[in-house]
Amino acid sequence: MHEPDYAVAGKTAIVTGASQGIGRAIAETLGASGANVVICSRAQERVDPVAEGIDEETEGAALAVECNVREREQVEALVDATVEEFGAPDVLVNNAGGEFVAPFEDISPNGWNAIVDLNLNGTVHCSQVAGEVMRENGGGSIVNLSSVNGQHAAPGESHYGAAKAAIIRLTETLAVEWAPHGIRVNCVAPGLVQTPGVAETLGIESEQMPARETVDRRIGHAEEIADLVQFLVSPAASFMTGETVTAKGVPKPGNSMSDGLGLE
Ligand SMILES: CCCCCCCCCCC/C=C/C(=O)SCCNC(=O)CCNC(=O)[C@H](O)C(C)(C)COP(=O)(O)OP(=O)(O)OC[C@H]1O[C@@H](n2cnc3c(N)ncnc32)[C@H](O)[C@@H]1OP(=O)(O)O
Ligand SMILES: NC(=O)C1=CN([C@@H]2O[C@H](COP(=O)(O)OP(=O)(O)OC[C@H]3O[C@@H](n4cnc5c(N)ncnc54)[C@H](OP(=O)(O)O)[C@@H]3O)[C@@H](O)[C@H]2O)C=CC1
Repeated sequence: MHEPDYAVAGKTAIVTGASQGIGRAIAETLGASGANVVICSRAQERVDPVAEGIDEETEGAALAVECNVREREQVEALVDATVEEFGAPDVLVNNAGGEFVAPFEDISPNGWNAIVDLNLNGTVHCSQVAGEVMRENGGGSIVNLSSVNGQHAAPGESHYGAAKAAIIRLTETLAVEWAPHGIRVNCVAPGLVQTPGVAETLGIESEQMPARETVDRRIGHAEEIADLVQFLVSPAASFMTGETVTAKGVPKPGNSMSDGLGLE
């Protein structure tokens, strides 16, 4: 009988932006499945406790590295540290991202650049640097974090939506270019997920529904995105590349759902 293979034990995985939220859940999930996980954020003191938890409570081992994904040299140091500690990365999860909500006319050039730099250019830096090692090593798997905002327009999200849409097309292009090197590249587009970043940015603290009446789905949990990422990097997804998988929950019965956010 065939059994699905979701195993990542013994694999080396880099997860960016893993001090909290979705990135932390991904790192902990892969660690719980026996992967060696290298996690980063902009502050060593924020990733250290996450790595300690993975080391102490899971089958996997963890290395915490301070790395701002907007800085190419820091990304190169992250990948060097990974190779030195665990060998070539098998998995890269480009999770680090963020935004502020503002009308297009209120976004300064620096504000625009900050969001594109973090979400899109950070993904580019990590994919180019880790991808080179993956190619030399014979393959790997990359998962990028986009958003429903990269698939559908929403007010206040011009910069973030543009960056997240570009990540979807980048995913498709790299999947084609790097298929001959044995590298699969996929993407996840979450709807609203309960994280510290969402609490800070959107003021949604818990399982409460967003105030907009038309957005009538429950808020997701970071672990629900982590499970999807584990599937995508596992052998069970060996026939998938270049795909963007949307995870945005189930609409409540009887709701008319048509709000331009792709939540219909
Ligand atoms: C209620 C309805 C809900 C419907 C939901 C449906 C769909 C689900 C959508 C889910 C959306 C979730 C998206 C997420 O990404 S969640 C995780 C988000 N986490 C964060 O965003 C973290 C919080 N944000 C930040 O830490 C920072 O904003 C960020 C890291 C993104 C940028 O930091 P940086 O240090 O680079 O930036 P600076 O503070 O130096 O500022 C740079 C320039 O940006 C301008 N700026 C900053 N904030 C604003 C603002 N609010 N409005 C306008 N401009 C802003 C700032 O002034 C700087 O520009 P200048 O130098 O020109 O002044
Ligand atoms: N939560 C949601 O509803 C949704 C989230 N997403 C996407 O999922 C990803 C994770 O979101 P979420 O968990 O909510 O975000 P959070 O804001 O909760 O966490 C963001 C993480 O990224 C790190 N980070 C931020 N900037 C950098 C940087 N320049 N370099 C390295 N690390 C950085 C933060 O660590 P530190 O501050 O310590 O540097 C933190 O660990 C993002 O790409 C986001 O756009 C997509 C759709 C919906």
